Formats: sequence, C-alpha cells, structure tokens
Amino acid sequence: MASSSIDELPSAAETLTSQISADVTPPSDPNPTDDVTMASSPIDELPSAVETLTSQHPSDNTAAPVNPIPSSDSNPNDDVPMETASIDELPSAVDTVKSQIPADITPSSDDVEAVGEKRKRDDDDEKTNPESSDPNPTPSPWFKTSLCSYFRREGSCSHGNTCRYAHGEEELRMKPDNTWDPTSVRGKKAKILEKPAEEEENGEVLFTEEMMDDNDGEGCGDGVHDLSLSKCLVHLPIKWQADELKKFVREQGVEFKFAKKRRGMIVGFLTFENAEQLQNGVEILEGKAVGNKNLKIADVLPRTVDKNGTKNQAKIKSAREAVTPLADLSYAEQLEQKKASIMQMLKKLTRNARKACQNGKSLPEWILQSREIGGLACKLEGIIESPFANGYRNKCEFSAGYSVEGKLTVGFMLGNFSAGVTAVEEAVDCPNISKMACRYASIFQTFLEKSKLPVWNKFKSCGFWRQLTVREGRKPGVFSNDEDAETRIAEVMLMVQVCTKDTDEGEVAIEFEEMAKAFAEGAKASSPPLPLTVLVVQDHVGISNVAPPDCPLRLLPIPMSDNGTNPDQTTDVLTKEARIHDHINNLKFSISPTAFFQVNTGAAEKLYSLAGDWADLGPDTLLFDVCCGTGTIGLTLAHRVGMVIGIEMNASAVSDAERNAKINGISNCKFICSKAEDVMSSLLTEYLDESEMEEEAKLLNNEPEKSTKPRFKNVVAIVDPPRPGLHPDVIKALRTHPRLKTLVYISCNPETLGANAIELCTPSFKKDDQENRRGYRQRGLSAAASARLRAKKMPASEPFRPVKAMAVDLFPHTDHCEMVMLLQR
Ligand SMILES: C[S@@+](CC[C@H](N)C(=O)[O-])C[C@H]1O[C@@H](n2cnc3c(N)ncnc32)[C@H](O)[C@@H]1O
Repeated sequence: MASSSIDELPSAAETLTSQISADVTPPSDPNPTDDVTMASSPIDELPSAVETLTSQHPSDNTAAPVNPIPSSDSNPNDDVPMETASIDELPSAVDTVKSQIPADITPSSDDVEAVGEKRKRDDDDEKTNPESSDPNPTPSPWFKTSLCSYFRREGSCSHGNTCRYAHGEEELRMKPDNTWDPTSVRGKKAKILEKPAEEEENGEVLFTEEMMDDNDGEGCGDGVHDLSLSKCLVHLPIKWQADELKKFVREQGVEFKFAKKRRGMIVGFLTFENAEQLQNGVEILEGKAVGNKNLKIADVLPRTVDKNGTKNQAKIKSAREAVTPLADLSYAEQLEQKKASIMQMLKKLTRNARKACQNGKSLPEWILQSREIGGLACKLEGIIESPFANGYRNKCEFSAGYSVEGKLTVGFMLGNFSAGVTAVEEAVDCPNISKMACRYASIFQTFLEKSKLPVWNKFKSCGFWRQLTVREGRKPGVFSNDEDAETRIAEVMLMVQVCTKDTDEGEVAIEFEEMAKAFAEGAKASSPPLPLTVLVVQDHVGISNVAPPDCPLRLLPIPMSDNGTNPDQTTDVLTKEARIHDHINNLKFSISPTAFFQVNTGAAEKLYSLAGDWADLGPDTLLFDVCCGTGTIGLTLAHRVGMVIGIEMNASAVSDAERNAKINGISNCKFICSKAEDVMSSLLTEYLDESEMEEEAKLLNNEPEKSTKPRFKNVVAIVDPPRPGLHPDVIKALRTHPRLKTLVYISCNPETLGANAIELCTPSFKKDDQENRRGYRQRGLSAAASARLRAKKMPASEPFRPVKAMAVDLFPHTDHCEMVMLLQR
C-alpha cells in the first residue's frame, strides 16, 4: 500500500477513543430496505418510534360521550356536525389474507375529534374534576383516561357506569396529552418504547476512531489532546467543515487551540489552551443560535471510562437495540404498534388534505366521510404479518469498524454517523439476521484481524475495508417456520466494499486472494457447510457506504471447494456473471449485486399478491409497474394482465428484469430503463392516447392509422418507490392522465405515501386561484407542507380517493412497516 496516511493510522489499541455527551439518537435500523433517492423532498415529518408509539390509538370499543377537542387542522369551511355516537367497526381484513391480524380499529372519541371540530367549551370546562359528584357531569377530556383503582382492586365500583375512571383496559381512553395511564398495559408498553427518548436526553455519541489526535493542519499534530480542555459542540450545520467552525468560533470572540469538524456530521470539537479559555468559550457558545438550532456543549470523555474512572458501558446501546428496537416485544405487540402508527399516518393524511383544499370549496367526499372512521383517510384493513419473524433478511450490510472497546469488528453501527456515532458492534441477538449472515460476518472479521490493510475510518475518510454485504437466495417452495430458515438458503453472494484509492495494486491483489480463501475455507468449515456462490468487490470512495449503482465491481474467483456446495468456478456462467437467484410465487428471479430485491422474500410474496388483488386486473389491463426493480411485481402479475410496462432507473435491475421475464417464459412485459419522472408522462401518452385516438377515429368511421401498440381498456399503475416517495413529476403525470383510474401505492415509508397522497387526492384549484409559487419544494418545509403547496398548483384533473389501506410487516423487530393503499377515481 502506497499511502503513508493509511500506514500511519493508529491501531485499535493505541487509538484513544472518546465518548461524548450529546443529544442525538441513532437510527433504529441501519438497513431497513434499499434507499435510492427519488423524490426531491426530504422527509422532515417522520415520526420517531417514540412519537409513533405514544400517539398510539386505543382499540377502544366504548362509545363514551366526550368533549370534542378542536384539531389544530380544523378547516373553517367544514361545518358538518361531528358524530359523537359510537362508530361501526370497520370490516375485517380481506379474506384472502389468512395470517392477518383482525382489524380492531373502532375509533375512540379521540379519533373523531381528530377530524376537526370547533371548540365547544373552554379550557376550564375541560378540567372537570373527575371526582365530582354531579350526577350529569359535563364529560371531560380526562373522562376514563385513568384506571379506576377501586374497580381494579375489588372487581366492581359503587359508581357503576357513571364512574369517571375506566373500568378495565377496554374502557380506558388516551389522555389529552396523548399518553396512557402509566399503570395500564398500554402505558407500560409505551414506556418500553419511550426508552430511546430518554437516551436521547442523556445523549451518547460514540466515536471509535480517534478524531482528537489528528494533526489539524495547523502544525499541531502532537497526537495527544488534553480531553479535560476539549469540548464537543452539538447541532452544528451538517455542511460545515473545520474552517467554517473555526471562523464561526472566532467571530464569537472565542479563543481556542484546535477545532475539528467533518462535513456530514452535526458535531464538532474544540480544544482550548487553558481552563480560562475553556470556561470563556463555554459561556459564550452554549445555547448560541446557529441556523435554526441552538448549540449544545458537551464533555469529551474517554470512550469507555467516565470522569470518575468508572466504565460507561451501562449507557451503551447494543446492536440488538440499535437494529431491532422492538425485539423485546412479542410479535403480536409489534404488529399492534405498527398498525397504530399507520393509523396515525392515515389521520394525518386527512388533516393535511383538508389543509390543502381550497377555502370556500366543499371538501371531497372521502374527507367528509373520514369522520365516520375516526378521521382515517380510508379504512385500514389490518396488518399482514411476516411468515417468518426471525432470520428473514436476505440481505445484510455489515460495516467494518471498531467496537466501543476499540476491537476491530464487522457488524452494525450503533447509530448515525452524522450524529457522531461510529461504534460498530457484532450482530449478536439481532433476530432479523440469519445465522448464515452472522457466520460470514465473523469469518470476515477474523480475516480483517490479520489483514495488512486498515478498515475504513469514517471520520477521516480513509482506510480500505468498508463493508460486507451478504445476500441470500432461497430455494423455491413453501416454508413454514423460522427453524428451517437456514435450510431454505441455496445461494449466497458476498459483496465486499473497499476503497482502493492510494493503494498498491499488488498488495490489494494478494489481500483479495487471501480473503477469497478465508471465505471459502470458513464456509467449508462451518457445520453444515455454507453455500458460497459469488464473491464480488465493490470499489467505493464516497464518505458514506451507500455506493452509486454504477460503482465499479470486480468478480473474484472462489477457490475450489470439495464440499459440493460450490459450483465449478471455471465452468459456471452464473458465478462469472455475479448473480444469485430467489423465488417468488413460483417464479425464479435472477438478482445482480446492486439490484433492489425486497429483503423479506416471504412477506414480499404476500405484499405483491395483495397489490394484485386490489389492482382490478384483467386481460384488457395495461399495468404500469413504476419503480419495478428486478421486475418482481409486474412479472408475478403478468399472467393476469394484457401487458406490463416496468420503469426502473437502475440499469442492472432492468437487465435482471428482462432476464427474469425470459427465464420464466413471460413475453408480455416491457422494461424501460429511466427515471420515472423523465418518462411517466410520455409513456402514458404513448400507450394510452394513441389507442384513444384510434377509438375516436373508429367511432367517426375514419380509417385509423395502423398502430403498433396494443390497445387496453383498463389502465392500472402499481407504484413502489424508494423511501423518499414519488417524484412530483410522476405524481403529476399519474394524476393528470384521465384514463388511469386505479393506482395501487406500495410504500416502505408511510409518511411519504401520506405526502404523495395529498397531491393525488385533493381537488385541483381553479386556475385563477392557483398559487404561483416557484419550485417543487421550499427549503425547510416538511414533505407534507411541500405536497400541500404543489397540490395547489396541480393542473385541473379529477382527484383520486383513498379507498383502503393495508399494513404489511416486512421488517419484524424493527419499527419499519410496508403499507399498501388503493386509490381510485
Ligand atoms: C422500493 S424499490 C421497489 C422495487 C421493486 N418494485 C420490488 O419490489 O422489488 C424501489 C425501486 O425504485 C428504483 N428507483 C429509485 N428512484 C427511481 C426513479 N427516480 N425512477 C425509477 N426508479 C427508481 C430503485 O432503483 C428501486 O429498484
């Protein structure tokens, strides 16, 4: 290796790692699904796990009279009286979905209030004493929000039905501050899930690479900083680098010795010359406004030892907590939590859509009717559970880094780099990860311990070994329990991400050879031996491990194995092409290293079937599969439609899709490699308007021009965008094409589905009333607020209406959940 900077990196043991106090929270699941940016809007309004859970809706069947509380979003034009009577239970989930949890979503009065109603009494009235002896009390928002201790103890209460306290969990209502009686089951559950919020307050940031020892470019590279004279600054602008930090601090009149800051992080470091300088700096900088944030000053502590010399380990999150935060709840409880969070999203959609409607115009029917279903934009039919709750991930990305204790580790990051967390811990007890993936991570870790090349240092953006991705391909057939998970895996692709910048080619070649040997031997030595089908290296220089799809790949030969699990490298074309296979609905899918494939194949199968069942398909249907990846949705539904057009921007996914059509003998699918925003409108015109013109010409008895395109009576789009949602141009094209009547929206991020649905489902403004604001998105606006603005500019077109929704749990033990919504007009 040529680079001296890499050679000079301190060893893990030498590294003086630091722990600092700061109020940041690591993400719960580093890799819930593949994130490929599509929409231009950031998701500002994503609820945290805690918000989601504390705002959980009760499964409350009581029809207690309540005092309506106005929603902040109430639309002054909406003067439809609010029902306070009981609301019929929603129909149960579709019969076809056997494993689905019954939909117990009878709304409580709180839900009705969420629809938005004028305040009828003032705050003093709301504070009605629940212990008052008035025989006909004005119901208070606190009514039945606490459990009756008498009832709990004795099993009865002399107040009977008139008691203000809840007689059992069934009767219990959420408090006006969106919390549950802490002694109730729901209160206790919420507490478990509030844990991350407490940690956020405590603020733990773990740096496993030393950032304080580095020469900061001002000739002060003594390698040692006095941590008692150092402070950490939190809430700095993410784009700042050290120079901007230095400039800012100097402008405040603060003197210092060193300043450290990396682009992409919200934290930076200051080291002072002496105690006086430090005290002065803290006084000036603490709470100082920077942008729309106020600075926080935190201590820089040695990583594993606090100021008193005692270990800080107790405060440190485990990989299990970081990656699978719901793992300590039962699976039934997890599903209930997710369903509740999707219901919140559906209520939010109604509120946002009301805000997006034109003043003085009547609201669309679906918003008016939402009050009958507790403020939901449409019925939530339930949640489909994952067929496997454990070891279900077919793709795991393990980072190479250092553990909290400075040990070289291949595992999961305990938090977010932007918040300063670089600690990596082994995937111990993470129930969503297969044993096979963990085993490969451990083989890689053992290899790295002996490697001459260093692991990637995120803070300094240097090093060589970055990440190991383990992708598994399953055999065809039905599997019914978690236990046989390992035996289902037939093929494994390993992709190792490295950064070869400034390295010696010869040395790298030797390391790769050693690595291939280590994997092959490790796979063979495992009991039972592990499959190893493909080994590829991805060469990436960027700061984050998320590499662009066109990042260079190199296929490495795997030394021959005599255990029968590996194909012959010299003859097998599959290994030469770097691909593995998986199976969905009896179809075989070929998957290349960077192509998206749902990480939970069993649950994806259910997801696609549901989308097909809702999509109103038939031989006369033209199906647009928008963001089609390797073609899974279109190909599994191809036999039910006339033609499928798949649109996908990742070129290797598109060539996988074409290959998959061939492998499965499907000939009515066409795949377009492009960003959907660039082609959606023209494709709709190309495939629909032409046939419309021919139809008209026929009616007028004119001889139509001979078309090369097939004609379809029914047009349906199934969209399955990445987490940022659909691009505004795709939404506009779908919304304004009059022949598209049915749209099935699959979303791995219900929040962006909510934002996109605002644009799809609110009536167009009259031209004169349309807002003339420029651009698709204004800085600082939430996704929903941006969507509301765009909705006001939507060209005249019939809006869709949300018809029904279903949650599908593709990610057990994490707080992520897939969602499907049917939109029609
Ligand atoms: C959530 S995945 C869904 C893939 C596929 N439907 C499936 O279930 O396997 C989203 C896909 O959208 C693709 N994508 C992201 N942005 C896109 C864009 N602007 N235009 C078209 N495809 C895009 C990604 O490459 C990815 O394959």
